[in-house]
Amino acid sequence: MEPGFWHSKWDTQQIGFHQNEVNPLLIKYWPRLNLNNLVNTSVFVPLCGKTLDICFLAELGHEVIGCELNETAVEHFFTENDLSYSTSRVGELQKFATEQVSIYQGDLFSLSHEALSSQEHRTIGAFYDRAALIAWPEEMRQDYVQKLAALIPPKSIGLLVTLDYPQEALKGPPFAVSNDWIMANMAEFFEVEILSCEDVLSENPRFIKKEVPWLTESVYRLIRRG
Ligand SMILES: C[S@@+](CC[C@H](N)C(=O)[O-])C[C@H]1O[C@@H](n2cnc3c(N)ncnc32)[C@H](O)[C@@H]1O
Repeated sequence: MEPGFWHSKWDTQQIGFHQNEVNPLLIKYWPRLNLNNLVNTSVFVPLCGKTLDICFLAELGHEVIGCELNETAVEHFFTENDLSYSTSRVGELQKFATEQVSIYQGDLFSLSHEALSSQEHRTIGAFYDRAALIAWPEEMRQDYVQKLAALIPPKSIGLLVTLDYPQEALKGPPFAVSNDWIMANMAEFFEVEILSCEDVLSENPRFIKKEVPWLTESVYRLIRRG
């Protein structure tokens, strides 16, 4: 989506995607990524919003590096979690940082690999995408995948959470992303393994109200090739 779409969602607090608890799929599947050797690396969280999932990852000992377009979202993340932060300019983005969490505020496409690999951060060894891939309409999704792949080092291990449903039944976001789309468009950059695929229609009133006939949520383990 265009930046204006997301800014207006944050301005009017229409943020139905935000969860007031840590995502249960992160709690369940993160330990299954076997990241034991990677606790001292950082985790990249693209399109992070103000998700509490950042806090969960930080509490595991990771440094967490997010990227979020909207300044209010970033400020709210830090103030709502009682974290005092410093700010600095990094190219076209603004960096909000505590010792363990940094969020680059601005357009992901303006974030550079150099910023993420600077000595201010531990090396990125993992990444987490919940409601980021599915936030892009199909015509922008491939660019996002390429940008994500360019930002993280080879061998980084990631958890990806997607939704799939008949796209004609509902206007995104979230957009439907099928297993076929993932295999056709992500396998060039990532080794892809599906960890689960569950029917989640009954938990999503917006989809029921719009009479979407089915809705599945999938979890993938990705490894950046190279
Ligand atoms: C569907 S929300 C998901 C937020 C978060 N991952 C979560 O689980 O709550 C997508 C977020 O991506 C942000 N966003 C959209 N386009 C972006 C871009 N080009 N660069 C960085 N962030 C972007 C939006 O402001 C929004 O907060």
